[in-house]
Amino acid sequence: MTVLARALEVTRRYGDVVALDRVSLDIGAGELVGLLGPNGAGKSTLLSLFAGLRRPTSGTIELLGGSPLDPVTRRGIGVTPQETGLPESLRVGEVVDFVCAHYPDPVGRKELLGRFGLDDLAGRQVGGLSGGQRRRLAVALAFAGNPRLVFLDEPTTGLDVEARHALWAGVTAFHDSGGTVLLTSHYLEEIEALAERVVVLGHGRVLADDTVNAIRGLVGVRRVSLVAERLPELPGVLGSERAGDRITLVTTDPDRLVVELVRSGAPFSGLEIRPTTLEEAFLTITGKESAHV
Ligand SMILES: Nc1ncnc2c1ncn2[C@@H]1O[C@H](COP(=O)(O)OP(=O)(O)OP(=O)(O)O)[C@@H](O)[C@H]1O
Repeated sequence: MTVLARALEVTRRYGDVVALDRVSLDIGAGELVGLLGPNGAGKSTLLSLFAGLRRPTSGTIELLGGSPLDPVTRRGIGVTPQETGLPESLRVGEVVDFVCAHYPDPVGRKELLGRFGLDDLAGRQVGGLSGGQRRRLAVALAFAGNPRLVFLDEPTTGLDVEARHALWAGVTAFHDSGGTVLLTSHYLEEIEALAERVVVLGHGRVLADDTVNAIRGLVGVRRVSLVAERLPELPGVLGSERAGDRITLVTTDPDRLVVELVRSGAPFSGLEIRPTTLEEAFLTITGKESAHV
């Protein structure tokens, strides 16, 4: 695997605050990686180091085989920070042209706006855009230079569902054509929808780095839900909830639970077994970490 971005034993301090604590991480060509973590975990700091906007206190950052501090190397990446200021008086199409002019092989205005569902806004002044429209434009601009690697810090914060999906479509199309993405998000739904690999950060350290499914599997509980009036005592039930006539049982061994349920002869219907969500896994991983500290 070609590594496009690498952090090696990277520590970053702000005065007494240790934002990143010996983080090592490789982003391979063609990956779409989600960076998850509670507020203050160090996600934005890590992205800013990869993008050459800050330097590590110790350790090394490599970007596209060079240094992120080299402007020529940085031309191969696209970045959308958490907040972006765009010139209010320019029209959307002009902003796109202006950004494209900085790159040797840019995506054309029409294509870029089309990819992110922004075609109708080309003639509008930036100052007149809604917050969500500005955000979509800021994210689209990260792709303007035909980058090999894109860093997106909370790309869809503040967007409604439709705008979020339009943006996901643009990111997915980039990834499908071989592009590499590292994105942070507070929406677990977004990470589940887009990313194949998830890196969980907590207190500046990598707590987990695996596929979405494996991270989910770290929490080995399943939810067995069914419609029944009453249930007998069943083995391995960690907890239960009732909503109307539907009962949800939380268990580590759903197979045994269902076998025992059928054996008991208790009438039931509408059996559903579902894995834990990424959200449940995430809370467990980061919860364990806070318990240590
Ligand atoms: N410029 C700064 N000066 C001082 N401390 C900072 C600075 N930037 C970040 N920090 C601190 O570093 C730690 C990591 O912050 P960072 O913004 O990287 O976290 P994050 O995971 O991106 O958080 P969020 O999800 O809230 O955006 C936090 O404790 C934060 O307060």
